[in-house]
Amino acid sequence: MACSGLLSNSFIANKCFRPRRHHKLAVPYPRSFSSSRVHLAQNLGISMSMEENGAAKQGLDVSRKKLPHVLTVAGSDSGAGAGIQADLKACAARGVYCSTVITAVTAQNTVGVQGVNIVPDEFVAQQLKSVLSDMEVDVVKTGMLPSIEIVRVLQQSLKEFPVRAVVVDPVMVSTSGDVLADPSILARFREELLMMADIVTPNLKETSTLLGGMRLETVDDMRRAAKLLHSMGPRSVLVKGGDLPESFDAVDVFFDGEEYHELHSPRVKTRNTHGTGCTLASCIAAELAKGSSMLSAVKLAKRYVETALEYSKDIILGNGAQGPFDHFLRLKHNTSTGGTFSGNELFLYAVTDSGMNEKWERPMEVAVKEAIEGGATIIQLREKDAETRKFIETAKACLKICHPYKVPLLINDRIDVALASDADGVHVGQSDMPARVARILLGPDKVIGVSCKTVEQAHQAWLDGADYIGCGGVYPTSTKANNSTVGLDGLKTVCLASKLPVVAIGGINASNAITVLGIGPPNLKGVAVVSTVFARSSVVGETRKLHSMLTEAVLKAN
Ligand SMILES: Cc1ncc(COP(=O)(O)OP(=O)(O)O)c(N)n1
Ligand SMILES: Cc1ncsc1CCOP(=O)(O)O
Ligand SMILES: [Mg+2]
Repeated sequence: MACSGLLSNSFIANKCFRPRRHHKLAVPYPRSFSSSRVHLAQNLGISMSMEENGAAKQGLDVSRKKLPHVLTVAGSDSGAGAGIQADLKACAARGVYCSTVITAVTAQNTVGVQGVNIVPDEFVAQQLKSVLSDMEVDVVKTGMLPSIEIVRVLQQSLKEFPVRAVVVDPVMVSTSGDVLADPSILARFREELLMMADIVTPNLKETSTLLGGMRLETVDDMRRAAKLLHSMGPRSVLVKGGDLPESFDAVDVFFDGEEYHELHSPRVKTRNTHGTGCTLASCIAAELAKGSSMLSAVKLAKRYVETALEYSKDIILGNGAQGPFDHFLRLKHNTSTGGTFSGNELFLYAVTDSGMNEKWERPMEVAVKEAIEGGATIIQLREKDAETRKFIETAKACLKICHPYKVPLLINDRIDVALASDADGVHVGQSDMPARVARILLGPDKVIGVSCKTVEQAHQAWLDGADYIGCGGVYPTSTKANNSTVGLDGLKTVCLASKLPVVAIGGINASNAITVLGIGPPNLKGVAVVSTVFARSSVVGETRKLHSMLTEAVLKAN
């Protein structure tokens, strides 16, 4: 038998802001230029300069899209877990433009702060002017302000170039315990910076320092502290209670001068908390820049930080006590393909069927494990009648089985289940979620397979960003009702026209699998089977039989 193409491949593998009390009200657009077009533009998040507003009055189409914009005034962290670097990542993750004014350069890592080099205040002023005079900043977020002169320079700049809101993260003590701001700044913080803050976000140590050493041991202490801080000028206060001893969940206290809100979140057990303060404040700034009210911005920011911590809890970076986390929520994703699907994984594709497993009283996890031990190189959970919650649980359990073997696990039809279980990908048919939409929802690293019977469908799958094609039914099958067959010719036609790897499906068993693979096109990478392995008593036995036949044929062909 001529087993060319596939067989020669090496694939065998197992609010709006209220006017500020203490400084000039900054409105985003000059009131005198209001017109219906301007209002429309504002509603659409489109900003117009004064000249453009004038032009808009004359009916000229000169609108520009404006990105929400946060300017961070903070220190650089060479380890990139906190400071300017964390602010940039946080704003990027929240879809907001972030410009930077660097106040100090620190030599820093997961162990601590080894050195601080303060940027001359004239140069901080120059950076501020460069950005604020030109780039339509919505919100300023402050971090490390290491000298009184720099605080003064910032105040001057904000008087000259008012912005919509100021978020003050009073960085005095870094999470590793190193003092980052001179104690003499304290008075200035109290007198000046807090006055112009729309929100100040101190942790317990910073709250205590700002309040002259006040002891903070309970949530009631935090409420009292929030009120005291509020009396110093900021419109809102968020006292962060992450370090509060003996609390099961993390409690932050928000006070806007009228109401208190206790914001609870689960404690994430992780060493990777370096930069959480900077990130939270930047996220609040980002959400304000997008138009959120203060309380919503705080809630959204908290949820984002919790999620990022949860995603990053197992990252190992650096030898110190506190590591950074991944702002883009990616590192948790543990795709067995590592985002590099080659197609060789399709060699022996086992597609589950709950009816068949129930008949043999076989839990899905057992069926999946047996298929892998028999040599299946990829698994698809095809559960047409499963309840959503049960499906997610089963998928998670099966992923735990698949990943040690580096076998990808895909979900049939259900993008929601794939997302909720963090499965390796999905398989969709012509009447399911379009592959293009699945790709947007799942992101670039997940595997997407599409069922195709025609050249046109195969071309569309490629355009839509699919990773492989499932072509069939090759032979008649009772597993899928009303499924027309394409035969070996149809399979070959799709393979030859397709740029994607293909797996054949439909009525494939031990007696015809070699014939199917033998048709030649190099992108025909394997066979997908349901009943051949799952309709029998021994899944491991049937899979092994098929795997050795296919392997033998490949070896013979080479
Ligand atoms: C590998 C593989 N190929 C084709 C299919 C069929 O998908 P679809 O056409 O969406 O039909 P259902 O499986 O959803 O009934 C598949 N599942 N796997
Ligand atoms: C899901 C599917 N898509 C095309 S044919 C088919 C069923 C294949 O099942 P079997 O391997 O038992 O013929
Ligand atoms: Mg389908």
